[in-house]
Amino acid sequence: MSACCWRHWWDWKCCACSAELRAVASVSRTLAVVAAASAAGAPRRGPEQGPGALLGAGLTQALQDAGCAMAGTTLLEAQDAPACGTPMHQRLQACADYARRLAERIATLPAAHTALVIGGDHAVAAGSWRGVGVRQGDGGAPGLLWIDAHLDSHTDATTHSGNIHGMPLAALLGEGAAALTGLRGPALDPARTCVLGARAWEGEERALLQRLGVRIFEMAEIRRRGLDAVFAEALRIARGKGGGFGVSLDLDAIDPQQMPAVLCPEAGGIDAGELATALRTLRGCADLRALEITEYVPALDPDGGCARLVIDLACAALGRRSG
Ligand SMILES: NC(=[NH2+])NCCC[C@H](N)C(=O)O
Repeated sequence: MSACCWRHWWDWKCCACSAELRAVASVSRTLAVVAAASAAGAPRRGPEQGPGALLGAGLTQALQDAGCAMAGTTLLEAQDAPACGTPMHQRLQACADYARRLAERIATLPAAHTALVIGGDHAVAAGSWRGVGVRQGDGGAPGLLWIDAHLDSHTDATTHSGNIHGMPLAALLGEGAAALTGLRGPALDPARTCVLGARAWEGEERALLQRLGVRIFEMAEIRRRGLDAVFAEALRIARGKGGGFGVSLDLDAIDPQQMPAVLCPEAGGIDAGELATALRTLRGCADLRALEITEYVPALDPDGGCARLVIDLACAALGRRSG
């Protein structure tokens, strides 16, 4: 899509390609918001404050203004999250306990609702997508588009940092410690899983994804081909032949000059406006089961600019009209 479309992505009538935008009928969504207020997988406190801050900044009102019906908001707080320095197996167990509660909660949401999971650090994803899989019943695991600067595909045996938020994608694919992989619900199908925006990883996690056959769209490829083309291909992989899919967005995928309020910023990321345009294609996807947005740290966002950007991205993905 042209640069014009990004500058006016909220405006249906702005430019030549508005016809293309109009051609995609927006799905009418009822959203169930799940506030996954956990930082148990992170090296520092901060992301557990994310859902409260985003709700306080007007997330649900903005989604309603953008045409979504709201089914309600569930707050899931971490109970007795271990301190950052405690041994890895204790943090792993705490993340697994939290992921189990989150999965159970998501599994009970009505099938017709689209879940909006707000983290929290990205380790919460180890529960979210199992829960979506359980909710799908016979449909099996959802396809998953993982938008992230990192691969988050370490196991407890390969991690360099010991931080559990570097492991959830491996766990969802069935790799790593039993505490995280053994949750109820189907493991992801690698053929319907892809990573978009990657630019920082350790060799072992990349080797794992390559062995499993997970497609990785690195930043270099996004720069070469453009986000629209890459996003469209990633969406085709995640959607497969049907059966439901989801998007898990770690905000550190976005360039830190635009989104500094994250735990692990990595230079050279996705342009926020281009991402909003790409996410807007999700409006036409009736098979989108859930959107997850993680790792927002309000303490690093004193003027609230990043919160507004997150809200804009959620509305771009889930809304029906300009909010
Ligand atoms: N969810 C995240 N911010 N993950 C970053 C992970 C960074 C690094 N690969 C690690 O395992 O520690």
